[in-house]
Amino acid sequence: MIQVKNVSVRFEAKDQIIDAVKNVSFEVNHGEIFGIIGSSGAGKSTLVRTLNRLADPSSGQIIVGGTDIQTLKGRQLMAFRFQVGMIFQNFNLASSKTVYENIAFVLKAAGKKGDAVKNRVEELLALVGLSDKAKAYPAELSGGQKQRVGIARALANEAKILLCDEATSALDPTTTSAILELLKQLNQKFSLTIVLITHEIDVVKKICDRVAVMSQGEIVEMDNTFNLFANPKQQFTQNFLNIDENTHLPEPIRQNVKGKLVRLRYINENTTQPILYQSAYETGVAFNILHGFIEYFDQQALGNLVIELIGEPNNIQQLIAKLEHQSVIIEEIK
Ligand SMILES: Nc1ncnc2c1ncn2[C@@H]1O[C@H](COP(=O)(O)OP(=O)(O)OP(=O)(O)O)[C@@H](O)[C@H]1O
Repeated sequence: MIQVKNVSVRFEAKDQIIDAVKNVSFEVNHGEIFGIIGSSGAGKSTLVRTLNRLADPSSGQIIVGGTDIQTLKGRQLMAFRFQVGMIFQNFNLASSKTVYENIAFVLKAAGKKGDAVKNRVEELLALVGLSDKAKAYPAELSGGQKQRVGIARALANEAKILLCDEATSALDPTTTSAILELLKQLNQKFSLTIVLITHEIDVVKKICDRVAVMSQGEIVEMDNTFNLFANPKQQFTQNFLNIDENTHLPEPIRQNVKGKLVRLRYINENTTQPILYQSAYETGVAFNILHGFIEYFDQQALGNLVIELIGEPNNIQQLIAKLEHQSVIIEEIK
């Protein structure tokens, strides 16, 4: 659906050159929810803005639905922009227009008139759960409701792709979940392709199929969401995703640990089997669970445990070997 090939974006301002995006390549499949995550200034917004020609690459190529989008001009470019909707952190609604008018505006811009506009606005409002807010002004809406209007407006002209620029960053956790749920529904119902940029780890965990991690203009790692969290390869990703933060032990507890302290990361079938108990039993090692949880990504499970192992060093080594044999990732905590 989207092919980004060796794209760079350079800003030249006065005596300063900023390479906001550096030689980035990736593909987004039809119907996929693709996340781009990274800290502030990583180049996410700049990159995503090149996908609908809000920004032009300094070099490289972007192909959407088989068309090199740099070649588009005039009417073709306008038609392309209707195909690629975008939503923003600050919603970008016209404050002097009602909800109805905000959505009708983009339909009229695409040449729709009369009942076609009315019917489509009503359809879109029902789709985003705002049928009762047609006459309200943006100032009368909650953040979540404003973003629903943003989504309706972005999809108004039958967009095939939705770009989300920090679309939930201004919302509280409950509203964020509701908006993500809506995006997932739209993705499934219309095979809508979604490219989502965010600095929020929970957002990618909740809805992205695949994720690219961006740092200083470059994609440092890209994988499906489960693999990225289960086994991040790059140090930057490990630090950014803060993988171990959730199983961080308070210092006094840690100091009281007499045995060997290890962190286990295990996936899927291992989360439903008593593999730790079994291996400990077979090797005569006792274990003491100090921290742990299992996270679910769609159908896949990722377990995290911090345990103290108590026993003879040889037996502990045997236990570790047994667990590793069953694909458990084990890391000693010093
Ligand atoms: N129009 C511009 N002119 C000059 N520099 C720019 C411009 N737009 C962005 N930049 C610079 O490019 C770099 C990447 O910015 P960008 O907004 O793409 O990052 P980001 O990852 O989206 O961060 P944030 O989440 O804070 O928006 C930054 O150093 C920024 O200052």
